[in-house]
Amino acid sequence: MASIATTATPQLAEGQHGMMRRSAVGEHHFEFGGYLPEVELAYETWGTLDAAGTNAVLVMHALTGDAHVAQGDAHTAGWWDGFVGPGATIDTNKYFVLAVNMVGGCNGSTGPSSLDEHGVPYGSRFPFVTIKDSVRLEARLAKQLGISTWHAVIGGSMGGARALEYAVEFPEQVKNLVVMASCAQATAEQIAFAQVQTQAIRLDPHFHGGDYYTQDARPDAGLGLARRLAHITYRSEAELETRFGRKPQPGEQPTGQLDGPRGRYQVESYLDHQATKLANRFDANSYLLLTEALMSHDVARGHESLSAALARLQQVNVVVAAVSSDRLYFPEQSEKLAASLPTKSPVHYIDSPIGHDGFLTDASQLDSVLRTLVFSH
Ligand SMILES: CC(=O)SCCNC(=O)CCNC(=O)[C@H](O)C(C)(C)COP(=O)(O)OP(=O)(O)OC[C@H]1O[C@@H](n2cnc3c(N)ncnc32)[C@H](O)[C@@H]1OP(=O)(O)O
Ligand SMILES: N[C@@H](CCO)C(=O)O
Repeated sequence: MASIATTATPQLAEGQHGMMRRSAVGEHHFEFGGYLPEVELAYETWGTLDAAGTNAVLVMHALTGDAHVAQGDAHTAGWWDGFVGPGATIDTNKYFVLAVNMVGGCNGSTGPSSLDEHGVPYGSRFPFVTIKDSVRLEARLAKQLGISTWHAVIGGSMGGARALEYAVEFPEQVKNLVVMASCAQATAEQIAFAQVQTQAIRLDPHFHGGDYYTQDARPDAGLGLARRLAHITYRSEAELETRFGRKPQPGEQPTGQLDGPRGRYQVESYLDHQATKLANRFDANSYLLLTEALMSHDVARGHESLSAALARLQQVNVVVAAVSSDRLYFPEQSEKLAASLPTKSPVHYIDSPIGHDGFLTDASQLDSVLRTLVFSH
């Protein structure tokens, strides 16, 4: 990871586009209890904030994403390169873009692998995190950076949940909201898929109740199992079938004795690869915390009802988008969200066979819609 500059009062220095910085945003009492005396948020920016502070765009990452949305000066690929950048849909020649690593994460912001004031990793002592905690802390960072109004807040998947929550929590600060491949409240099935993932981590013998940082081994097997299941939900049945079908992994024979080694089908090898890749870049406690944050996602919490919560968006221009083949955040959930909004706008579709991950691979399909409805000036 690139070295990180920490500042108590962030400076928006020129020539640091897409470079990680970190800022202390103060103490935090978490929504469901627990307290941290100091939270630091890692963030990256692109473009220049105009004198009136009216061109700011907040981009929210999904579950295992981070603040590195676009390449910028870091010269390492961003997860929304092509969608965010000079001349792109979110044009960093015109807009000032901010992305923040969510609290509880493992990419620069305070999370369970961070050290407490005694130099000990928080581990199991890290508070339960919610999407509301995420946006309340991010709003503090925005204030430090001198941003009082967002031209747009945008995100997909958990990023969509964060974007929606931000607008419901601070409607007076948000002009345009874009919610992609997401929903207003985690559904029973989303909670169910997530529960299997959290169990896979907790049941790993190397988990040690979350206090594994001083041990020789980490719960990578559990994290990998969690990622395998999650990744299946991120891709469509049709994509897996077309891409892998029943083909064996080259050089392997996917049959054998119950107690003996056997080769793999290609799709198994693919899932193994996704599991190893995630275990190499992500902390199991952060995965657990952020997954449970998403399980708890409910914009109605703290309001009389869902419609009361969404009624707060009366003055916000909301764009809802779905991936046609999404089997985790079904298009019907986006339709339901759009129909529940005060403005009752239509859902815009990313037409992709890939499934949920289409919000990452095919976001540019929303280019003309977003240039017309959100980024027209
Ligand atoms: C916004 C966010 O919050 S998320 C941040 C970015 N997200 C991630 O990084 C999540 C993990 N990655 C992904 O979900 C996906 O890679 C995406 C969505 C980013 C891109 O999807 P795609 O381009 O369709 O790539 P796909 O998921 O199919 O994976 C390709 C990988 O599988 C590997 N692969 C393909 N077939 C096989 C196989 N039979 N055996 C082993 N590995 C295989 C490829 O070699 C490639 O490896 P690499 O990623 O190390 O280069
Ligand atoms: N691939 C994405 C999907 C979750 O929405 C991620 O890992 O964050």
